[in-house]
Amino acid sequence: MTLTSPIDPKAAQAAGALLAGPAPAKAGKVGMMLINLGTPDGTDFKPMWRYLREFLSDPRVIELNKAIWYPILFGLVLTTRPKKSGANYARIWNREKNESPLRTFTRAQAEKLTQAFGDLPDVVVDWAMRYGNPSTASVAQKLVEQGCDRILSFPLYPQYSATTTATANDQLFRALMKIRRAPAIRSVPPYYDEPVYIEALARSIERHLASLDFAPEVVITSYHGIPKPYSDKGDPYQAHCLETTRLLRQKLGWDEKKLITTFQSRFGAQEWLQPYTDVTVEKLAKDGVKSIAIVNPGFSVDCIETLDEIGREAAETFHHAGGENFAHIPCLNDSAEGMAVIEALARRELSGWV
Ligand SMILES: C=CC1=C(C)c2cc3[nH]c(cc4nc(cc5[nH]c(cc1n2)c(C)c5CCC(=O)O)C(CCC(=O)O)=C4C)c(C)c3C=C
Ligand SMILES: [Fe+2]
Ligand SMILES: [Fe+2]
Repeated sequence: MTLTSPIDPKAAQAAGALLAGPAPAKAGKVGMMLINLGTPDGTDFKPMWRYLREFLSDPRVIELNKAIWYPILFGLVLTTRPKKSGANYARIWNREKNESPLRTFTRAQAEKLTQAFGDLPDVVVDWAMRYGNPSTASVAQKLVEQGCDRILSFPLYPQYSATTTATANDQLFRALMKIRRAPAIRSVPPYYDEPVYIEALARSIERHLASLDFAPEVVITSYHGIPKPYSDKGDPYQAHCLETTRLLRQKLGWDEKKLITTFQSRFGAQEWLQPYTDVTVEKLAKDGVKSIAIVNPGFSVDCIETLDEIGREAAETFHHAGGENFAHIPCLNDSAEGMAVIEALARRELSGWV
């Protein structure tokens, strides 16, 4: 083994000096961490249980007092939902990679961002999940071990919510509590109104509509919901969603009847943000609308909520109620439009660091 000078940061870091022993003066690299929600490792009961337990015991997600919530969570939700949700995940599972689409697409985004950052050799791009794997803690540790003394966190949510953006950043800071030499942190702000994002959505919608053999009378922007009380207490999520749709409408030159907003993915007995997607889809069909398309601007990548709840369930609801033509417009995923958004925001937030 070659002995190296303790003031040579790269050599010292390679020798493990960053995490244990005398620290180099400067580490020098910047970590760029794409953080998505999370996903189960498999569709069987056990991995589904582990994922749902971690997710639904996050107090940012379920604000109920633990003494009330835990008996319901462990006695009811976790005894039934893993099987039911597992069957839904099985329908959309990426069998080639044996993982969920959310993981496949998030990895693809990170790989494409690495390529796009060819001119920034000191930036290390990686990806992590808030719940499940690769865990935020393991990726933070990996980035620090690679010499990152600064990390840019990129929660992949255009619209801010405490239930998503805030908890992703909480988890990163929680991980840093275990690291002696914690890196400096920046976080990409919500981008619900950024022109680059609105432009990407508009181009993607136009491209997909052009490929259909019908013209939808109504296009629905369907966002994941949150419980209404969270919104009433000040979570700006609903306002962010409505603003995204307003800007999109403006960009596409459509009116308020052609592009509407709904909220999907209700969980539990509370009231959630309205109008509900399933109720709206059924009503449109019953009112005589024959052709619709649904787009999910709040999801950075396709996942169970878009592919199964919209692509399958909403389509079935529409057809059963008398609708004829249904299209689900894919999320931006790792498309050229989607990557343009991620790259532009990341470069802006890295300014001064690279
Ligand atoms: C009270 C429960 C939930 C809140 C609040 C919530 C907010 C929220 N979620 C997303 C994005 C995603 N959610 C996904 C799955 C999912 N969400 C909940 C519950 C709440 N979400 C559950 C229980 C699940 C798991 C699936 C199921 O059992 O129904 C996903 C997809 C993950 C995947 O693996 O594909 C995403 C993405 C947002 C944006 C949001 C609030 C703004
Ligand atoms: Fe969710
Ligand atoms: Fe759902």
